[in-house]
Amino acid sequence: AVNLQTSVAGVALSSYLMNASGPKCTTAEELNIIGHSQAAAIVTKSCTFEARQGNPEPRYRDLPLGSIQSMGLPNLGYQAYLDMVPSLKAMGKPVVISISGFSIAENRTMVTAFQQSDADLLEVNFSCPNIPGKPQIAYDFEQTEAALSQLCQLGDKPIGIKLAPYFDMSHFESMAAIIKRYPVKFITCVNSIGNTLVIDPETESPVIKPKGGYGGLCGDYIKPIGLANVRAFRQLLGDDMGIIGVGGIKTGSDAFEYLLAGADAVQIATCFEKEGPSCFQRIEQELSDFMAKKGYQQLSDAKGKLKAL
Ligand SMILES: O=C1NC(=O)NC(C(=O)O)N1
Repeated sequence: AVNLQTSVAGVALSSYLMNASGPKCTTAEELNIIGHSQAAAIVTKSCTFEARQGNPEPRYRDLPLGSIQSMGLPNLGYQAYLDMVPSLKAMGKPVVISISGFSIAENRTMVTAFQQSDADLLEVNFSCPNIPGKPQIAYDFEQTEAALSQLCQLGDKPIGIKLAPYFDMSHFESMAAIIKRYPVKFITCVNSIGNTLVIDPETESPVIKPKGGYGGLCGDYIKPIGLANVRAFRQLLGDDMGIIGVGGIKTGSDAFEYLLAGADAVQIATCFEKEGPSCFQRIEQELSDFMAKKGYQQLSDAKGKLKAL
């Protein structure tokens, strides 16, 4: 079999796949299921300073090729996840805490708290598109810079940022230049494509309620965007930056495409939401078979090796 072991920001992972912050990772029960699955790490739902109910329903809709959702960061509040860390760690795999404060001060408080916990990686979410009135930090370069200047030196646990998808080469370059100025140890590309609109022509209305129907687009639709973002940031940030790919992975060959683009590891969201925890073992097996057929023995044989046409 192919060796799928990898690491992100110096944290060893038994395999290339983990869950993405978002679906089915809010409660202790859900995180327990992930901990006992084949997923290589446990990634928590982005936590906020206070517990949140999230946006009004309907706020999630399955689509033929993915989903649209505007959950609005429903979560138990950061303290609940801080309290959970020991029991999550007891399941024997790295714990990745996703943090989504509504201000630099909130992020600073939460990052500081988790720096003193037994968590392994801190993934600061700069890209939730679903909080009414809150623009995505990742699309505001000055805000991103201000946040990184406050959040990267609060302890020795690796800090990473969850980025929105970018669609312009100049934005890749601007973000890479900012990231290089701070000790960001990994980036996770990409969050959903924000503020998309799915209309039901029968009801003549949007399919989700929050923000007049505007929500994050997920799944197959966004794989080409996730691949482009992973590839661009790998080329701009070099081999030492941890890069986690996410967006539309549901088969071993999807995961392999992210490897070619340069991902050190990948996260699964929509496929996990639809299929459940068996997806991790299935996709891992498919990736191993796919790579073995090509004669590869380990991830580094193909990582970042997308060929020019
Ligand atoms: O960062 C997020 N991205 C999304 O697409 N949705 C969730 C959410 O709305 O909670 N958060």
